[in-house]
Amino acid sequence: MAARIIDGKTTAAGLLAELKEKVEAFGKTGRTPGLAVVLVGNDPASAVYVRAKARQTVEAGMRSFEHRLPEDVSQDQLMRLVETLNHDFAVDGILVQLPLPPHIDAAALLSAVDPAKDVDGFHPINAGRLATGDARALTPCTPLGCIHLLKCVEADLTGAHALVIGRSNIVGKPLGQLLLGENCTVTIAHSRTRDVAELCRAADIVIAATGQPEMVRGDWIKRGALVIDVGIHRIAANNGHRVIGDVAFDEVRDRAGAITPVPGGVGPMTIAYLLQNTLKAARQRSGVAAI
Ligand SMILES: Nc1nc(=O)c2c([nH]1)NC[C@@H]1CN(c3ccc(C(=O)N[C@@H](CCC(=O)O)C(=O)O)cc3)C=[N+]21
Ligand SMILES: [Mg+2]
Repeated sequence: MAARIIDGKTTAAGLLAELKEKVEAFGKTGRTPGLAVVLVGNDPASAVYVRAKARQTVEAGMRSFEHRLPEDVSQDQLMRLVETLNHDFAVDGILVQLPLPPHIDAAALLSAVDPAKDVDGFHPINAGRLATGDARALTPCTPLGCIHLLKCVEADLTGAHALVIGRSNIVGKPLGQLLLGENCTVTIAHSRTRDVAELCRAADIVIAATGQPEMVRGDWIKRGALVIDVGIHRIAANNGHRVIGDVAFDEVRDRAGAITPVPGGVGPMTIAYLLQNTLKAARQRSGVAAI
């Protein structure tokens, strides 16, 4: 039996429609949530994501502020921009697009973002709130999207053995926290893990955030397992390019119970949760409870 394909694109569109109504209701407070995106340099992939974010922000009824800076911008200039956005009343969410050029101290910059406006959830305060189960946490968007897609297939993840492959601060670590919150037994594997294939064969849930194209193979997967593919790689293909993930999709779909495609899986969910986090930040800043 071939796996169910989990449709992230349609799920994200549904979330966006719901969000639009919530933003309208929030409008009764006299405010419109605003998201500021800071983009450094001219990486074409980053420009594509930033454009998609800006378009959907406006579609959801929120305000979008874009700040584009040259590749050679200084740390000081970026710190000053973040400080300005921290103090701008109309800005509820601040996203500094990663990766940043090597001369920029990304950790220092992310720590300069007001935690109340940190819609990526990358600030140490938000990482700490997530780790300690504080509901005020602004939580990283890709992990939130992964959990949502898993729960579309299995409403209750209690007791499942989840293997996260990847230990980044952006995906692997926060995902581990969220899975614990769903009562999963969590294993986090990484590039120095001895036998990741063997761990994978024991897992009910596999989330691949390895950065390695098609690393997760069909014979790593327990029959019926849920597989979430966080990777996005552009591979040259006859006269153009093709987008693939961290999972060898055609192999894995023959064994998995359900699998996310790339594109059309986790990517659109990341944007949906970014906008969701922007509304959450706006509500918290205004002292308005969820409506
Ligand atoms: N501070 C920060 N926060 C981020 O959340 C962040 C970031 N920096 N830097 C770059 C990555 C990447 N990212 C994506 C978002 C949406 C899609 C997306 O919607 N992808 C579509 C299209 C894929 C394609 O064709 O490229 C899909 O998967 O179907 C992809 C990637 C957010 N990121
Ligand atoms: Mg995707």
